[in-house]
Amino acid sequence: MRTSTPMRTSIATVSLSGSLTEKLTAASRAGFDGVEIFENDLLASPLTPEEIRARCADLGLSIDLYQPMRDIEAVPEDEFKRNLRRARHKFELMRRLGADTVLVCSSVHPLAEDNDALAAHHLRQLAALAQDFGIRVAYEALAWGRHVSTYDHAWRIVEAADHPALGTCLDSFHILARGSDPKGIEDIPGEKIFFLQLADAPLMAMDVLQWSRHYRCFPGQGGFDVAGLVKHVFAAGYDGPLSLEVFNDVFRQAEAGPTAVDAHRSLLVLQESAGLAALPEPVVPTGVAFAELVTPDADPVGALLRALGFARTARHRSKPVDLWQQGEARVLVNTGPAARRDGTQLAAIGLESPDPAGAARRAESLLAPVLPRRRAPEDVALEAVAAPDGTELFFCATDRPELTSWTHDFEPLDHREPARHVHRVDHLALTQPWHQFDEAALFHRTVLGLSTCDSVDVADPYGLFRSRPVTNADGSVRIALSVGPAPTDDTVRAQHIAFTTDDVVAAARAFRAAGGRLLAVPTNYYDDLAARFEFADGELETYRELGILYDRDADGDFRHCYTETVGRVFFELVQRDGGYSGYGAQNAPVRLAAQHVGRPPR
Ligand SMILES: O=C(O)c1ccc(O)c(O)c1
Ligand SMILES: [Mg+2]
Repeated sequence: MRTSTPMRTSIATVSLSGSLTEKLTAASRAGFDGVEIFENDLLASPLTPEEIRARCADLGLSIDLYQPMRDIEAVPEDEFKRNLRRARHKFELMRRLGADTVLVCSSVHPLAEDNDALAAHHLRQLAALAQDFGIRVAYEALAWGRHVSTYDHAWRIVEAADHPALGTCLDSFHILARGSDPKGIEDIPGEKIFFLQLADAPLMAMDVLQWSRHYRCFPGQGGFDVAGLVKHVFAAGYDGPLSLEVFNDVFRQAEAGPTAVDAHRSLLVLQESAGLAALPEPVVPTGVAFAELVTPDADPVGALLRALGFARTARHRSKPVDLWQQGEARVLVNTGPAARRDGTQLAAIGLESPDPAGAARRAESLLAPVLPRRRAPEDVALEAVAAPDGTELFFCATDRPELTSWTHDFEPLDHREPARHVHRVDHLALTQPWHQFDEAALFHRTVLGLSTCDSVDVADPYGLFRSRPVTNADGSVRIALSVGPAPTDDTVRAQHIAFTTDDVVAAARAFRAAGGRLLAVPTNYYDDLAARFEFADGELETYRELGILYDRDADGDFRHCYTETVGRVFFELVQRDGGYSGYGAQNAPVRLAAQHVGRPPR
């Protein structure tokens, strides 16, 4: 493992939104060492090349690449003459910028010839000119290049051109999108790999140019084995930067600062996966200690919890926070100042951790904002970090004598015994801000050490949701991340807490008897259930009466129902039997539609 010299990291300006200045600032703050300057970002900037150079220097960024130069090689001779003239201009510009490597992507010119000897001859002339300027040319195969579309083909041409100022640029997207075997990279001498660009992408069957220009994402967020490719590149002897080049419609709109942090985190994890760097080990959470709701008015949430069988068992010593408990399920209800700002929402999650300090070290090494260990001077010190959506994550050691427990901040109340319908939190469902879904999945997987499941599409009457659960191995921590298709406001960004019960019918009846109202589910849904499954006599009628939804997979069955919503939050009762491991995705469209009933029309 190569841990002595940390790898240099870089990011193409095209990967971030905003003006060139905003992009550079974001890249520097997130910890990148360098940037690739995308030509359009320079053309659109009011700064002179000298000012850009000075700005980068002030920000501690090197300019690792200037790009792209297009349609250079294998074109008709008069065209090539003009290309050399154009190149001379760009090399002069690069001298002013202080950039010493230029990317040339394989030609898509309609008149380009399928002639490797001519391509090599042209690139050799270009490299000779570049050399006069102290510049190196890195030739990259675009996956949709007219005649050169694979990395090995680009390398053969570079090898034939045989010029010291000419090498190749490897771009993981082009290589993996074409399905090329990256093992062959090891046949390229390391010193001839002038640059390495990294991007992942979700696996999709679509035109490769559209795929590249709109759907690239940061390593670890898509379906490619980017770490595997990187291993081959370093085995070949490459020693340049790891540089992200991500064209993505969401990142183009999202704020540059958080995107750059997400980007840098992806490179840290990539280095870990490729064996190029060591990070503190992930500490996988072993359960949910609590979920904390903030609310301006404790009554509606309290009424729901009481009807669900919870009892208010303790109160925070110094703050307006109540602990509601039933079995191992614990909900904190906080009516402090945040609630007046944010309304009712899930603000924090306590995760049981075998090593809270280790979990925080891991999180910090992956750029998670670390929260103050004490929220107030009199509180016990707890390790906590913020997730990308702002949810506070506390690493807890509940009732473990050797460690401080969050429960020490709470004073027991004289209370009624809780009921025994609910045992623990089954899952937490958090709708993410529209531009943070991929970041959230990467964060929960790499920072918390949870496993990501496949994402599923769920139809809502007013749009399509994507949902992606993350879990630990035994299912004692399950977080369902979801996102709407478009910028979603907070009324749509619902959150919920699902509680495990052994008998959802009894729990639902008790909830109703205590005055709770369950979400009403349309009769059509039950007619469909009757067609799909066989039920015991009266069973379906019970579900219909209570609004219980049903699903079954190869391993077991799933029965669940929903309370009404307070602010952004509602509760779910969940009965899992056998090894059912899903979340009733099949039922989600019906549930989402039912939740719109009674809301003001949109
Ligand atoms: O989409 C493009 O044209 C394009 C340009 C430059 C690159 O390095 C690249 O990978 C793609
Ligand atoms: Mg590229």
